[in-house]
Amino acid sequence: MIAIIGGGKMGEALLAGLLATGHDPAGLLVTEPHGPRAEELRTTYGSTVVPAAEAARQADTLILAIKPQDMVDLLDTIAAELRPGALVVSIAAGITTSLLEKHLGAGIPVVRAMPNTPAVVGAGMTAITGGVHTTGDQLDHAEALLRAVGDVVRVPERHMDTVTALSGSGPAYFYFIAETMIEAGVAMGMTRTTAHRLVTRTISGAATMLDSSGEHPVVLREAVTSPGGTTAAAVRELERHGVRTAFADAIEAARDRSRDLSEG
Ligand SMILES: NC(=O)C1=CN([C@@H]2O[C@H](COP(=O)(O)OP(=O)(O)OC[C@H]3O[C@@H](n4cnc5c(N)ncnc54)[C@H](O)[C@@H]3O)[C@@H](O)[C@H]2O)C=CC1
Ligand SMILES: O=C(O)[C@@H]1CCC=N1
Repeated sequence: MIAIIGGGKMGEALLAGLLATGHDPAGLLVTEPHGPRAEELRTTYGSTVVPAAEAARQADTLILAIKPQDMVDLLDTIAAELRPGALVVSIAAGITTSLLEKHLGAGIPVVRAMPNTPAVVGAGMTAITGGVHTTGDQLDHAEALLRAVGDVVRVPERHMDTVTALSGSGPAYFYFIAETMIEAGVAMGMTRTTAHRLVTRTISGAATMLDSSGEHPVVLREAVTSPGGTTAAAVRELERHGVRTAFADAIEAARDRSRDLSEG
């Protein structure tokens, strides 16, 4: 039995992904305290919604998809209820394996995972790391579950805050760029619909090319940049406004915030 604790955006993405990849709905439980949301999950997926303590009593694998700020209370609620041998997978930003182990009690195997919202469309990128009591088989099991919503890599825990800043928060950076580009097109007189289409397809095309070519982004950018042309003029402005440094600082700020979240 798998229990997803927290049926919000990420919990739903995991639930939908697991169902879409053939998991038996009868083998999935959801905990969601917000009544209307619980009803939505019941109606859409036929989910069985139970309180967290009940989920802990029944599940062999628990996926914790609640906010970091709510995590300690939840861990203290489920600690005494866990089935022997149960694996606890947390996707909460900043929550370390040692914090999970401290509140769950001695010997509990835990996995810290960081997916991202493209999981909603099966194109997620997740990094995972195991705790001190977690076996290779348990890490394999967590990886297999998370593969239901996209790709998975394993990293040492010291990189998890950086992962959170790069791929966890990363989709937001691209939406921010998309929003900015669309507004620029509108400001120059284009319809919002056409600007949206041009920008969306440009970003997905560029991402596909980056992914499939295996080339360094500099090589791909140079291929777009004709001598004395439009792209060179644009890139010069981006550099003049310090966009490179702004991105580096933004990603460091996200990394630092992830570190802070374990401290409450
Ligand atoms: N949104 C994102 O891009 C990503 C979020 N995460 C992490 O995933 C976790 C969930 O994030 P979202 O799904 O975006 O949040 P969300 O706010 O959409 O979902 C959280 C859900 O948990 C429920 N909840 C609150 N307290 C609970 C409790 N005690 N037991 C069970 N459920 C409870 C809420 O009612 C809500 O439906 C967070 O820890 C976040 O750091 C990880 C990767 C990406
Ligand atoms: O913003 C956040 O805290 C979460 C974690 C990664 C993406 N969203």
